[in-house]
Amino acid sequence: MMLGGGGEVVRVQALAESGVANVPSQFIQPPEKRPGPGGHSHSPDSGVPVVDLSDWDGAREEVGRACRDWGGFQVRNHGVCIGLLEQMRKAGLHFFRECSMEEKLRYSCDPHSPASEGYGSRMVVDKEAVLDWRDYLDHHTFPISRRDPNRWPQFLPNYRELVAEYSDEMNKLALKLLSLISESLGLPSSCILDKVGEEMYQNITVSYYPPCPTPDLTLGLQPHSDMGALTLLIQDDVGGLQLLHNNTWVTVPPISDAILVLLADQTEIISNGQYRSAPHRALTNSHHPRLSVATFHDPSKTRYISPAPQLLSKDSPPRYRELLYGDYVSSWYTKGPEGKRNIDALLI
Ligand SMILES: O=C(O)CCC(=O)C(=O)O
Ligand SMILES: [Fe+2]
Repeated sequence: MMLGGGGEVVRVQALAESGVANVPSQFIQPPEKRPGPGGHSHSPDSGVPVVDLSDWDGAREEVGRACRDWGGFQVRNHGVCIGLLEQMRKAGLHFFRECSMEEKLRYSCDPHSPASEGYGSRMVVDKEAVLDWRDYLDHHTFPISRRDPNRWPQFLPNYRELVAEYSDEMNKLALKLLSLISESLGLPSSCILDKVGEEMYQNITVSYYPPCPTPDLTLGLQPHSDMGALTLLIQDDVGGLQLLHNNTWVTVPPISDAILVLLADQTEIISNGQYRSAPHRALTNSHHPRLSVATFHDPSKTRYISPAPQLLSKDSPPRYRELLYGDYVSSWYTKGPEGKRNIDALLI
């Protein structure tokens, strides 16, 4: 089956539920990107660092190591109520599983405007593009002036309050983590935030990956690193998110009370490359739908980002050119995340 090009939106869940045995060709990855058989196994000793935040001093060193080696780590005892994580996962699942298509479409994002808020699926912009096996529901949550709860579904009586509370809690945790990451670089705790700007932008994306009949040939989400400063992600117990570590894709083991922290590109730049943003991708599987909730923390588009001056010296010159964050976002949407590291274009 071939889908047409030119602005068509394919709802992956509807496609999956129609019972297709072979997925449309646009979802088939080129051979070098296919996960292949056996790409799905994961064990609790995957090596992805887990940091206990109840011991702040001990955490600093572990965080430094994790940021250098992995660009990401899971945190426990992070101060966010576990019940809130559970409620957010349940609500996300409810939207995709219990709401009719008609209801979901009431909250559709504008397919012609990148990063518009709402219910979306990757658009077929040209016939060559490979599509992700994923639908999503995106919310704009910070600064507060961007919150427009009228665009947040009302399928559960408390959904809007839930999103607002989840957003506030993730914002608080992101601020704490940016301090800890600054300290782990030997910098004053406010250093990264000073660069990113007090007025961080936050978006929450609930991703739904329906079962896929050809998980060896398809990806839920293609390899990319996130473009902003810091991502906080929770997932259900299905598993499928992978981090690239020493050229090997490693599955992040689902831990129900943990939050995964992913360094994004701007933090790599601010650290002058001492820390790396984490390349990641999402697999599909043929049996279980999977849900994740990613909360992105980004600089304002008017912000200039460059390596922290405290990390520069004669022996350690800047490795990245200064950039206007808004320009970086535009180039990300034009070129797409397709496997290459957009950040490499800024290397000196
Ligand atoms: O679903 C996941 O686990 C990953 C989501 C993600 O990487 C993203 O939305 O940028
Ligand atoms: Fe991501």
